[in-house]
Amino acid sequence: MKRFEDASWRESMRIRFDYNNMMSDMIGEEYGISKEQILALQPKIKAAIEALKEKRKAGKTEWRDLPYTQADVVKDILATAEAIKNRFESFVVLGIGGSALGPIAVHQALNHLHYNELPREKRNGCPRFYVVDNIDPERMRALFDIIDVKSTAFNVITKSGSTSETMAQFLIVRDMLKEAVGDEYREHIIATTDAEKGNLIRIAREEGFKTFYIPAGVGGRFSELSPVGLLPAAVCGIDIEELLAGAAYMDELCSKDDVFENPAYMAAVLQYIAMKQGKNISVMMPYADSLKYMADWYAQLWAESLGKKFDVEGREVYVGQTPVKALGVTDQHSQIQLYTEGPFDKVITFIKVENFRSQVDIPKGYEDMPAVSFLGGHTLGQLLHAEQMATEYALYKAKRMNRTIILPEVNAFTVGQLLYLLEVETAFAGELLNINAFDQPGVEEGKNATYALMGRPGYEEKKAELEGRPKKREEYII
Ligand SMILES: O=P(O)(O)OC[C@H]1O[C@](O)(CO)[C@@H](O)[C@@H]1O
Repeated sequence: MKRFEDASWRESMRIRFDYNNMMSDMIGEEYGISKEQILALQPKIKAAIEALKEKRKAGKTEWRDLPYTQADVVKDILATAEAIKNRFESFVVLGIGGSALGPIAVHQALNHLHYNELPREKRNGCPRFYVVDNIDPERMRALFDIIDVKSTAFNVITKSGSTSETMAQFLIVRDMLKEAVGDEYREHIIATTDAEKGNLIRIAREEGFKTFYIPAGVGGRFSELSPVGLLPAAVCGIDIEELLAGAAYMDELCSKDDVFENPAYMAAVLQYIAMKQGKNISVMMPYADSLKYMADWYAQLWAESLGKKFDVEGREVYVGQTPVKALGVTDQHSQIQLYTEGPFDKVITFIKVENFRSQVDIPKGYEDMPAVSFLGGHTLGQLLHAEQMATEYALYKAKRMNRTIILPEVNAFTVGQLLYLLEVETAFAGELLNINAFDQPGVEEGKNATYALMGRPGYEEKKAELEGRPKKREEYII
């Protein structure tokens, strides 16, 4: 029996959402949100709940059902991961955006913070793990300096099957592999992509790569709980069944229609009201190095989903909230000054971990110097908690909206909950804002311009358009 099958263990691992410091009875009428404001939104909330239910029923939000629909996929992933473990020294993800940020965040959360530096037996026999989420040539070359392609498996991940960055990475790797291992290169490449659309699936089928599919109703940034995230996680020894069980548990917690009992809905409603009050920035500040890259993953989720323009009776309206990544306590010493005394334009979301997996005692010393010796006898975890509480207090005192997501500890179950919570919050915020949270039209212009500049057939007109833009003036370059 797995531990997540035990109801009392699950309950003990429940993530909680503390929104005290968003509320006017805590930070003051002028600065916070009142219960009455939330109640006044009930018709809108009800409509948003119905809209999300409809979408789920119509299969448009398949990401919501990933915890339940992948029994066979999980089996396949576990078998594939085992084969990779037995054969390869390194495992490299090629991808960008939603095809990279989730695998990075989950790996950082659930594996040793210096995973790649550990000897293999301390990695439970798992391969070293890299994610190439950029196309910087120096970074690519640096990777090839430390891996041996002959003993490396590459997981090409692209939902659209056509992203230039990922396909360029793929072409480079395929060429190197062919050179190094000849026809066997096929056995080194696993493609994770849409089952029908895009170029990668065609290539994968023609060349006989092992493939995993991203369901149609799962967009890139909502895909971490699909094979996009599950295969890399399983290869690195993460319990993906527990991850999915955590997501299913959060789905249950987010199934209530009463916003006061539904953490994802409440989180979205508060952000919605905050946005209406000019809080255009959403800072995510985990107080745990293991969750540092959750803020990166969340940044894409929140920005691409909610940053939209639309038309209201011929007038353009712009919505969204700029996500900012921060890390406690590190950024207390770089950003907190701005958050406590700068403009009232932010909501700060702390992520607090109650129990750390490691404890480090601070030894006693310099008893004759009380300003130093007070630290001795505590643990680093206690210091971290005190600093989180102190920062929360400082923000509260400065009447700045802040909220805290509390994880009893960081494990696959709580990380599954966290991912799912933030996904539902984002989707619900999209409904409240009346926008499509699942597209990203604003990314297309840049993508098309890249195609044109790189000479992709069919983009000749775009190229002419680009060439027709005003020439840059030397006088403005100094
Ligand atoms: O998985 P794909 O299709 O390669 O897309 C990568 C990323 O590019 C975007 O389409 C645009 O940035 C993201 O939404 C997506 O996660």
